[in-house]
Amino acid sequence: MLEKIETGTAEIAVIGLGYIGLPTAIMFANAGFKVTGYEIREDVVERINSGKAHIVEPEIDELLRRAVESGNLKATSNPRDIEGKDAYIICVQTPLKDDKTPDLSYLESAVRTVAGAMKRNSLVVIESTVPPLTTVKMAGLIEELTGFKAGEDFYMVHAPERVMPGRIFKELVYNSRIFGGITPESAEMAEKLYRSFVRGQTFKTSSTVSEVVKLMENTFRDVNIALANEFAFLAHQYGIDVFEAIELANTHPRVRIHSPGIGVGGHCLPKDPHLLLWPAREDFGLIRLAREINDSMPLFTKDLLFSALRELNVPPEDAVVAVLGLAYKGDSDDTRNSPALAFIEAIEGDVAEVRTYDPFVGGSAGSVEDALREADAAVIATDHTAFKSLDWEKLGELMRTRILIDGRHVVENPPRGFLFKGIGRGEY
Ligand SMILES: NC(=O)c1ccc[n+]([C@@H]2O[C@H](COP(=O)([O-])OP(=O)(O)OC[C@H]3O[C@@H](n4cnc5c(N)ncnc54)[C@H](O)[C@@H]3O)[C@@H](O)[C@H]2O)c1
Ligand SMILES: CC(=O)N[C@@H]1[C@@H](OP(=O)(O)OP(=O)(O)OC[C@H]2O[C@@H](n3ccc(=O)[nH]c3=O)[C@H](O)[C@@H]2O)O[C@H](CO)[C@@H](O)[C@@H]1O
Repeated sequence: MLEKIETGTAEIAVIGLGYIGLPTAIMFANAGFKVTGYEIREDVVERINSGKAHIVEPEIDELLRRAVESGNLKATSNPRDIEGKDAYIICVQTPLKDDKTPDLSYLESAVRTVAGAMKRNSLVVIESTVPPLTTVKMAGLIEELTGFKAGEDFYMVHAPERVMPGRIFKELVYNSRIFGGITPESAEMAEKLYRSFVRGQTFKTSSTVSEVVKLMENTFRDVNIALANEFAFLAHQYGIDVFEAIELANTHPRVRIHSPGIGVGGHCLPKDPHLLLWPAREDFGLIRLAREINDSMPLFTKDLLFSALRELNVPPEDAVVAVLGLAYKGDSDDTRNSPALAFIEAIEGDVAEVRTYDPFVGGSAGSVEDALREADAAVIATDHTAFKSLDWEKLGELMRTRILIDGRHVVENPPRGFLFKGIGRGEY
């Protein structure tokens, strides 16, 4: 196996070709390995085999084309095509159920597929973010299904993915990486394989430490954003601009306050704190409170909008509201857990009409202008780069009432002629 990795002849199967799996498959393919991408969505398989990506990410089209044209990357929905591979890399989604407990059904089903295809001495890597102790449990499931012994007959590793959408192809190369093996040999094997394209530092540990590290990273960010949101809430009561205060506080050498906003979305931050807590018997409550604060921000944005409508005597039930941005963050097409959607859900029954526009996702309007025509309020819900250069004084001419609510600190200076309110931007 080691020799196959070192000579680039190891055959790799990547399970799940989404935001993480597809870029990972591309990296291995362009590093010279034969990669088979196994994906249950046939439309995705077809697109990838024709050299076209189904997700938005800088550089992906060119890098995917190279991987497919070289013959190194093939996608399939047929589990027989991944039989007998040397390494299996599982990148399926690990969302929450409605009751906020982890839905590990995609992972389990992927592990079952791998167990049905692998051979003795295969390396199985879980890249998906999982609750603590999951990798050990999945190794047990593979043992049950194959009769192989984990650590002796196959290698098993948790190798969390830490890339930031929008910078995936740079971070895949330069981020440091953690390989949590159920045995030291497992971690070593995965490290060798990933060294084919990783230039960052690499660390080896146990699978449970690695699972916790990944979850701590995103929980740290979520809790810090909640703190920033709490500061924004206070700033409204003191009538100051929280962004000015944060900028000044961040000149302290040991302070780095995050940015408040309409909420925390995406596939990761809203669920990873729950994954971290799930197997624990008890916790102090800080992490849960942070989640509640961040989840309440779309409602806080609704309060800002409704107080503005009241100020200008527009009855909410007559109001036409244009929401700019549906994606969970700037320049992304991903709407998973997007606070923009939570905001829309919160206002929908209370206003006359909600129009939406997003340059990456689409929406009910085809342009910013179409969304704003005869509208009473514009609400910026996503920090897309294109929204930063909008000429509000000109756009205001299209609107029936000029209310602008900035949920993402996109507008630096309140435009003239508007009633402007932003999260953390003074009184409301
Ligand atoms: N998106 C991110 O920014 C990011 C960053 C770091 C880590 N992660 C973690 O990586 C994992 C994957 O996230 P993602 O955003 O790529 O998800 P995704 O939904 O974009 O991709 C998962 C893909 O797996 C496919 N799939 C599901 N079950 C399958 C099965 N049994 N067999 C084959 N294919 C299957 C789905 O159809 C989908 O295309 C998650 O655990 C996530 O927490 C995500
Ligand atoms: C620890 C860390 O860095 N993890 C990253 C994170 O990446 P992400 O794509 O989820 O992006 P974020 O930037 O974290 O944004 C999430 C949401 O929070 C809002 N936000 C953000 C900053 C802020 O100060 N105030 C905010 O309100 C933002 O608008 C958006 O809705 O998880 C990935 C998956 O595990 C990781 O791989 C990746 O490293």
